[in-house]
Amino acid sequence: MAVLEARNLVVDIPGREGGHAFSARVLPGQRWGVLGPNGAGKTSLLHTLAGLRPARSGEVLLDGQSLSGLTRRAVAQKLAVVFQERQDSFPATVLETALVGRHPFLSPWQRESAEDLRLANGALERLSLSLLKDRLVSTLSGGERQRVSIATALTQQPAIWLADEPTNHLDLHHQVAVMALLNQQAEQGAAVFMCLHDLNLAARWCDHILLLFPDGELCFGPADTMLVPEVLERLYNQSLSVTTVNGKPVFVPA
Ligand SMILES: Nc1ncnc2c1ncn2[C@@H]1O[C@H](COP(=O)(O)OP(=O)(O)OP(=O)(O)O)[C@@H](O)[C@H]1O
Repeated sequence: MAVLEARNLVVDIPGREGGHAFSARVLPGQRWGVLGPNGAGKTSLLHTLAGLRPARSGEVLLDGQSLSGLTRRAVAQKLAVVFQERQDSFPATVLETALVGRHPFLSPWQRESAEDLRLANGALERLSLSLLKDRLVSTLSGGERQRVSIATALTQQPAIWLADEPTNHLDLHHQVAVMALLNQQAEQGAAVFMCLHDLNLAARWCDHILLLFPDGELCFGPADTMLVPEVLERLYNQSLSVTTVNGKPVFVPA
């Protein structure tokens, strides 16, 4: 288990003056959803929390230690990032790609162990990718590639998941399967922080919501206090109709 903390964090968005500070702790078992329109800064926030881009001010702490003082390897032993789109720089099979999730735990010349292989194969199985494990990732469909990204993160066994639109490219069945997987990870003590565009997935699967407005304004709290139609209409500049299914709000563009 691990705790990720943003302390007076101002994300550096090029061309945007000033910035609103974000201070919060993402705790084991929590499932955060970040919502906001295109360009609001969701990916930039996620990458700043991962230590992949410098903050304008403030800091990010992983288990109480500033990310800036930790090696990437130490960070990756606790925290996995699922990127929105990933360009693969060299040809690799699905299994080889999933095994990259074990690299933070291996020394530079150390080969993957039988246990590493077991974890990678288990992750591929969990994402229904076993039949594709010898295929080059470059030959996969968009949704299959997305599942490989998630399988790679799962192979990493992170205490903290930072996922940028994890359901990107996925059909309905796989969207639910991935959200159920992240939910299960949280139940087992991981902290999950994800950017989403689907309000209904957020309403069903997140317990904390962070709303990011185009000017950088932000607010966050328990999901039921954030998923308020009037606020979401202002967030997206879009009228919404709301109904309730199985006790959860369902939002439809009006
Ligand atoms: N390296 C960069 N150079 C210039 N502008 C950038 C850079 N990175 C991000 N931006 C700008 O910062 C803003 C926030 O981008 P970001 O990708 O974080 O938004 P987002 O909320 O994730 O959007 P989307 O919903 O479209 O994925 C955008 O206007 C983007 O064009």
